[in-house]
This record gives sequence, structure tokens and C-alpha cells, in this order.
Amino acid sequence: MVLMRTDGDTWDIVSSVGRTALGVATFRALESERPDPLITDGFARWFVEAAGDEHFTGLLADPSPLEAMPFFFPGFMGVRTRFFDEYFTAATAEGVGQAVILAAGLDARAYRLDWAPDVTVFEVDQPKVLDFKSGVLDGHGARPKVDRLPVAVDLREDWPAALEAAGFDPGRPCAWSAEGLLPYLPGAAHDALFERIDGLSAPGSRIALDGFGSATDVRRFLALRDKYFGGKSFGDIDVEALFYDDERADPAQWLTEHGWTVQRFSPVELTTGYGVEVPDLPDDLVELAQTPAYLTATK
Ligand SMILES: C[S@@+](CC[C@H](N)C(=O)[O-])C[C@H]1O[C@@H](n2cnc3c(N)ncnc32)[C@H](O)[C@@H]1O
Repeated sequence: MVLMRTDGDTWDIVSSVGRTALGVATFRALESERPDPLITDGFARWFVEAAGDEHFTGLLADPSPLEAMPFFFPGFMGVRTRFFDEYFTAATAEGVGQAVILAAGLDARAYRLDWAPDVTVFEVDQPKVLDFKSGVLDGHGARPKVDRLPVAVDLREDWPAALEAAGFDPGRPCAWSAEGLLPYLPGAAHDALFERIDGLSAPGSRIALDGFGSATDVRRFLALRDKYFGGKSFGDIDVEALFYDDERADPAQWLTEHGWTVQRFSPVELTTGYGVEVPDLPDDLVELAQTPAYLTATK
């Protein structure tokens, strides 16, 4: 596998890892506009239109290239978004007063969800990604439904210092998320992420994750992606070149060993739980869709 990543590399919303956030926004916009969508994200289309990237605006106009595998694109993004939506809504309704969305990308939860009163949401991502997002939302006159604090910092650097400088209080419980993030981190930054989260988490804190796994899991995912999608779901971008496949801790095991109570879910379990029928899939995809890919944990 050829890696294009370098230590300290940066990006905007149409390049490198930033472009994956735009892809996710595209899939969320398409899911929102399907009959009986699992989520409604009216902001996602704004981002895609503002970025003006031909591949993604093309998919908004004509999503038929994705129709070969609707369970995965955009339906998969509906399941994923709904999982994190429900996690944050429950955590904050049950009294957790801080939320940290790591690698927030174009996630518009601060504008979409009905948050409990007095919750603060910290959105952590690279500066140009957050600037683009705030610019689009401000340009449309959108107002967050919660106290939203963008924290522009690289997650391979000392992000806890930036988070605390923005007002995060490690003495109070927090609901953390890392959605669509983990394979983009080198193993050392991945493992440091969990150590830092644990160090900043008061008892009662929670976490939700997806896309975790070993190098073997990442390679398996990429092989299936190439087989069924020809690697083109994100257009010219080669997602494989952005992932790190070096060794890393298993988050479920690590969290359990550090006193967190962990629950894992497969895409099939979540999809069925949301009342959506799982379509007939080829055997290798069935196996993948039944493998735990989502996790929540409580400290
Ligand atoms: C696939 S997108 C997911 C965005 C968002 N969580 C969502 O699901 O819509 C990956 C995001 O991770 C962010 N990211 C990846 N590595 C990062 C790093 N080292 N520091 C800060 N952000 C990072 C990217 O900027 C991008 O917004």
C-alpha cells in the first residue's frame, strides 16, 4: 500500500482527508432526500454546493452511480449518522453537559439536534475545514441550537491543551465521538487519542466510535470497496492512500481494560433496529455487515 500522508500534513475541504468530509456530506444530503430517510440533514447540501467539487455536485444531481450498492451508499451514512445522533441526544438528555466531536468535518449536529439546555459542543478539526464550515453556515444565516465552540487543531498534536483553552472542563462528564476518524490517524496518534480521552474523562463520560480496527480490518474493507465500488465513491480521491494501516490498540479492548463498559454493534444490527430491511448482499459483504463496526462505552 502506498501512503501519501506525511507528519503534519494539512488540507482544506477539497483536498486530502478534508475531501472525505465533503464525501460524507454528499452521502448525508442524498440520504436526507430519499423517501423515508433515516436522518434529515438540510445543511449537508449547502456544503457540497459551496465547495463546488464536480464529482460530488455531480452525485447530488445524479446519484445513480451509487445505486448499485444502496445499503452502503448513501444508506450506510444514514445508519452511521443516526447512530451518533441518538448517542448524543441520549447522553445530553441524561445530564452529560459537554460534547466533544473529534474530527467534526461537516457534521451539523450543533445545528440539527435538539440538545438539552446548557450543553456545550466542542467541534475539533483542522482550521481550514472548520473555517469552510462556519463560513457556509454563517453565509446562510444558520444559528446553532447549542453553545458551539470550534477548536481548530490537529489531532496528532496537543489537542487537549487547545480543548481546555476553549473552555472544556475535565472535571465534568463528557460525551465524545470519533466518527469517520480512526483510520486517518497514525497508530501512535490513535493510541494517544484514547489515552488523552481517558485522562480528560470524568466518571459518567461516554464515547461513541466507528471505523475502528486493525490493519487487517482496514485492508479487508479496502479490498471489498475495490471489488464492489471500484474505489470511486469519493471520485478522484484514493481513500486508501489516506488511511494508516500500522498497528494500533483495539479500542474495545483498551477501553474495557481502562474501566469503561463497552457495547459494540454491527451495521446489520443497527439497520434492523432502525426498522430498515437489510437487502440481499453478496456473502463477503454479509460477513462485513455483521461485523461490529460501531461502539459506545461509558466510564
Ligand atoms: C471522513 S471525515 C468525517 C467527518 C465527520 N466526523 C463526519 O462524519 O461527517 C474525516 C474528518 O477527519 C478529520 N481529520 C482527520 N485527521 C485529522 C487530524 N489529524 N486532525 C484533525 N482532523 C482530522 C478531517 O479533517 C475530516 O473532517
